[in-house]
Amino acid sequence: MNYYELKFTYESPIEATIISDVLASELGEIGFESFTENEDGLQAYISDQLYNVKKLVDKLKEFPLENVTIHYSEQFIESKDWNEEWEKNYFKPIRIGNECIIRASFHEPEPGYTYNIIIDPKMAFGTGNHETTFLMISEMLKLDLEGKDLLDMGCGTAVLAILAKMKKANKVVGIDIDEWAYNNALENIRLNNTEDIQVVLGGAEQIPAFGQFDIVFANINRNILLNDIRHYTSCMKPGALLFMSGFYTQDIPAIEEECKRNGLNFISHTEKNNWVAVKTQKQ
Ligand SMILES: C[S@@+](CC[C@H](N)C(=O)[O-])C[C@H]1O[C@@H](n2cnc3c(N)ncnc32)[C@H](O)[C@@H]1O
Repeated sequence: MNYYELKFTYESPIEATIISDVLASELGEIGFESFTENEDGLQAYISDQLYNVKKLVDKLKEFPLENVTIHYSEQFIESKDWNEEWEKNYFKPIRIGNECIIRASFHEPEPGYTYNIIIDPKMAFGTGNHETTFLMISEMLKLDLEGKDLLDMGCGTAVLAILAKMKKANKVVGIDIDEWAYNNALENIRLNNTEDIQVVLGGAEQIPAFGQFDIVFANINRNILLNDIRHYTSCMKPGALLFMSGFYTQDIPAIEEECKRNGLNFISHTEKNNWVAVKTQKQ
């Protein structure tokens, strides 16, 4: 998949980090899926298929904070360039406590971790560099997955599915709508010798083919989650857990309301840099 990288800068008396948080949330609603904050503003990425200049201009016109002028520039990034850029500049080994390390095959092995995950970083998400992946991995590390059936929606690199298999989960299914992610998931599953993970290209319509699950992880974004929570709950056994991430603290009320509508109890949430992971349970 090709991407557009948009660089946003601001003229405003308000702190740039505050504007960036609000802007990222607004951009998430029109399909932007990954964000990097810096001192001057925000870099945001969107697939070329979803990029719509009119929607962007409308969003900026309706920006909810006053006294903010937003400037932006855009750059088209082909998948291949994006990957090389990512490999060279961004992907450093990620350590989650003393238990789990995520590294690329080009990093030196580091002994002493219970879970040693190798990811070939062909895409922005799922290396553990992003707060939401970090939060979801941290949640998964707390669970006893032995013999459990687990669904990883929006599996990306399949990092969560791979960790689930390493933690002795039984049936593990990863689903992703992006062909690039699907192929990368297959590659990473091979690299980690966790071949009995099933990976499927598609969205929530694919879920019913795989029966019922004890645990669902979905790290996507606010709007897709709001739309698909009902599909996730339909494949969950009574008492099953649903972990979701890919949204901000200010989105929690909307997510919680949709959970309630679908018979899910909110158990807890964790936060990192205003990103959130929530833990819910089917009644
Ligand atoms: C934030 S990444 C998460 C990747 C990985 N699970 C992680 O935790 O790092 C979100 C992934 O969801 C996928 N995605 C977006 N919309 C989707 C949908 N409707 N159904 C399934 N996957 C979707 C994207 O292609 C992307 O790979």
